[in-house]
Amino acid sequence: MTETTGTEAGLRELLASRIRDVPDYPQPGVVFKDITPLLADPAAFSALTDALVERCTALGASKVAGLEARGFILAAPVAVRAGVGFVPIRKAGKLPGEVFAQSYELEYGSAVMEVQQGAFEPGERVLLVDDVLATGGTAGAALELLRRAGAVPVGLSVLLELGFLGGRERLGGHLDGVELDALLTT
Ligand SMILES: O=P(O)(O)OC[C@H]1O[C@H](OP(=O)(O)OP(=O)(O)O)[C@H](O)[C@@H]1O
Ligand SMILES: Nc1ncnc2[nH]cnc12
Repeated sequence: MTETTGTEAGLRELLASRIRDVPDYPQPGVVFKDITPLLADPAAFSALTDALVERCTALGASKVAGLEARGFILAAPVAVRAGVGFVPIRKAGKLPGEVFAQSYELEYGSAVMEVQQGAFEPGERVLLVDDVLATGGTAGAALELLRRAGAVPVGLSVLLELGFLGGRERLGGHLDGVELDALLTT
């Protein structure tokens, strides 16, 4: 860790400084949290990855699942550094072979996500990683998808929780046995 990220507060300050607010994107009334400045800063991206690897190891997860698309970017390096496998949860129609599918609602629309059948050993402990927890629709659907695929989701780690949207509360029972951890909360 660098001097700036040596403390939890330092890490949070660094990460928060690399997230840009974009008003009225992708539609009026939404303040979009743009993580591209963070991704472009190797020190910040690396510090974020280290923090998520710590969670993965502490939870004893043997797979990291990432949500398309921004979740992929954060989750893949965590899996590599933690020495565990990565499993993509993709938007509909992108994965070959048999899949489990789940529809879900977003802050700005609705969609279907899929995971490949056979991606997990039965009972395998999984850490789910995403960039933003907003309404919780995406994460809730992904947790159910992991369970349907035979995995045991033990952690949900996000970079940023939009607390005012109530996603944590709405996740409710989806979080049974799952430790939800947000590095930043607005
Ligand atoms: O808590 P929720 O209200 O469900 O919203 C959070 C989700 O929304 C964003 O993904 P988006 O579907 O915009 O896709 P992207 O990563 O492909 O940009 C974000 O990356 C989360 O996955
Ligand atoms: N406001 C927001 N900014 C970035 N990603 C999001 N996903 C859902 N809501 C979002």
